[in-house]
Amino acid sequence: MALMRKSNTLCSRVLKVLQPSSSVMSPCGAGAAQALSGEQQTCGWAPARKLHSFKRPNLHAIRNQLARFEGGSVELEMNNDNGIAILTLNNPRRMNSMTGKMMVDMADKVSELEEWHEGKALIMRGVDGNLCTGGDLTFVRKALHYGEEMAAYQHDTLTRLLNLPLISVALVQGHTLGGGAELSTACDFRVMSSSAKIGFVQIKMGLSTAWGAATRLTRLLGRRKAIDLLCSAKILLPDAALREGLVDYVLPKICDDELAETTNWLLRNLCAYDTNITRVVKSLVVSAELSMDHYQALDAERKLFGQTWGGPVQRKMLDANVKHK
Ligand SMILES: C[C@@H](C(=O)O)C(=O)SCCNC(=O)CCNC(=O)[C@H](O)C(C)(C)COP(=O)(O)OP(=O)(O)OC[C@H]1O[C@@H](n2cnc3c(N)ncnc32)[C@H](O)[C@@H]1OP(=O)(O)O
Repeated sequence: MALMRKSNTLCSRVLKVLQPSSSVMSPCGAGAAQALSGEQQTCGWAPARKLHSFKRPNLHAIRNQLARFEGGSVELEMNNDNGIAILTLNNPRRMNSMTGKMMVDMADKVSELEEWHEGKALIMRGVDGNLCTGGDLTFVRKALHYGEEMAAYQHDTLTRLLNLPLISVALVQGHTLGGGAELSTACDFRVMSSSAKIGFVQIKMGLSTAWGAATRLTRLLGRRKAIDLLCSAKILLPDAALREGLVDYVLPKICDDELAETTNWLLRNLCAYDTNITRVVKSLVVSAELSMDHYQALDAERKLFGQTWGGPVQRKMLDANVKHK
């Protein structure tokens, strides 16, 4: 019975993706809307059953503190025509390193994306040729007493970002270091400029990962490679990053507009089909990863499949006698 109840909750979360009026899934519904209400959070950054051993962070209070550390911004453009949103880190004088205010901005933009039902994909990038060089060291120096709180806030935002029903891509340009490399792991894919460098340099700064990358990297690459990248602090050039499986596509050396090329890569490879089904499939993968239970994931998969089977898109494709050449 208990298993069935759990499984139903999971399914209903994923099923929400299909309902335009609902907010999209987040591991335990900890959106910024709730954060703003000041409610104590059961947030997305730890499996619910383990939360008992943690003090739940008050994201609303943390938000108010972080907002005081000004500088830079995070901007969002949503294009309903091609279904691709662009999330831009903007602190160019400091290579788009993140201030507290930018963390709050990013949380708000992720909330907007959770309510965007026309979207298929998201590109995260930085202005002026760098993705991000981690925490803004001016902010870091003033917030040395506030590490765990900042981490909780970023964990919530980046988990919500990773679990959006949008296919997400980080455009790794210029210097993508420390927290910048961490941000890139909160996306499904990484596209890298041929002149970029990426490295988890935290250990060199006397830190472990602040923004959740140890967890995400281990899932992405496995234990051995995660330990290697995090403990060596090596900075990878594109060929090595591709070989390690950290990035998925290296942009051509001669490329006038890397954002446009990344958009084309997405449209060509991952966004060619129906928006709603693309969102469902992305959410299924999230539910499979989160559930940790094979049977729950299959249950969710079966229920959602039941909604696409016999639907208008399948019927249209059957009528068109599509051949997959
Ligand atoms: C949160 C935590 C975590 O994830 O756990 C972390 O992120 S730990 C990792 C935190 N990040 C870092 O330690 C990166 C420190 N920065 C660097 O290593 C370097 O700046 C490079 C990123 C390699 C770029 O060197 P390059 O010689 O090309 O340029 P540069 O050093 O003159 O940088 C240009 C301007 O950007 C600023 N700048 C660059 N990264 C910054 C950062 N993270 N915080 C504050 N300012 C930063 C520089 O101080 C400089 O400002 P001025 O022209 O005004 O001097």
